[in-house]
Amino acid sequence: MEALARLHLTVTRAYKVNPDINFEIFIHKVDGLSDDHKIETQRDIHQRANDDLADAGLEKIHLSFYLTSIYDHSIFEAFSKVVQKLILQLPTLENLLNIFISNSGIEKAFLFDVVSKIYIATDSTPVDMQTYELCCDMIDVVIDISCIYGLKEDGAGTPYDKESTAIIKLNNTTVLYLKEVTKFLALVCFVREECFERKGLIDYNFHCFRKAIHEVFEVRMKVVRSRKHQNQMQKNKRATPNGTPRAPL
Ligand SMILES: Nc1nc2c(ncn2[C@@H]2O[C@H](COP(=O)(O)OP(=O)(O)OP(=O)(O)O)[C@@H](O)[C@H]2O)c(=O)[nH]1
Repeated sequence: MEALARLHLTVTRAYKVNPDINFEIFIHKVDGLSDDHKIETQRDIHQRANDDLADAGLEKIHLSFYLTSIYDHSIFEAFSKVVQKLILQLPTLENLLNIFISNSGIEKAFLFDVVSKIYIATDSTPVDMQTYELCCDMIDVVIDISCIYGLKEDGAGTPYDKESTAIIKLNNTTVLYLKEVTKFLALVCFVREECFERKGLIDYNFHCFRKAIHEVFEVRMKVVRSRKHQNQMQKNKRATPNGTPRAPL
């Protein structure tokens, strides 16, 4: 009850400061509960939190809930969903992943931030936790092997670069395929063994996909640069002819 009261106080105060704020609530340590109990607990907390907001006349506030535990990857999955809400290009990325997998005979594909292991986008088929965990494990293996055997003797180089790629065949006729997309992003796919025989097609489609992803982020960088340029122009306008600002900027 104390936690609910604190949540209510935090939400109402934050809403007063910024009515556009997103509320993402993590319910931790759920590993002690059975699956049914987890859902029931989440529903109960959600209901009570919403009732408290309704009593305060703030029913328009939307709360999102996530169940987490340190004993699995739920916290990373939850953070992935939170981060995805902040990515304006998400529909474009999803669309590109859908086109890529449907033309390459791929079961599932994730676009990962390699350092945090948060997936910033996936195709529109449902995500299951085991698949996500396997992808995280694969990234760990690739980076660990690269750190141990991939760097130069003096430690120069990076464990993840343009050449980074890995294929892991599982004992259930599935192949995990990892490829570098950008300095920070990797594509991890699940492919059936028989479809992986057409690796040439997958690689060609990946080449087109990678190019498209670069274009998406290039447009964003252009927008950021032009905003910076506009801000600079405005600052310059406020300066005197010899360039000394009239007032502290
Ligand atoms: N079963 C379980 N135990 C956890 C989990 N996360 C943390 N713990 C354990 O809970 C104990 C206290 O950790 P936390 O609650 O994270 O620590 P804290 O943030 O300082 O605690 P408070 O601020 O008092 O809530 C430690 O022994 C952790 O190992 C979890 O997801 N599941």
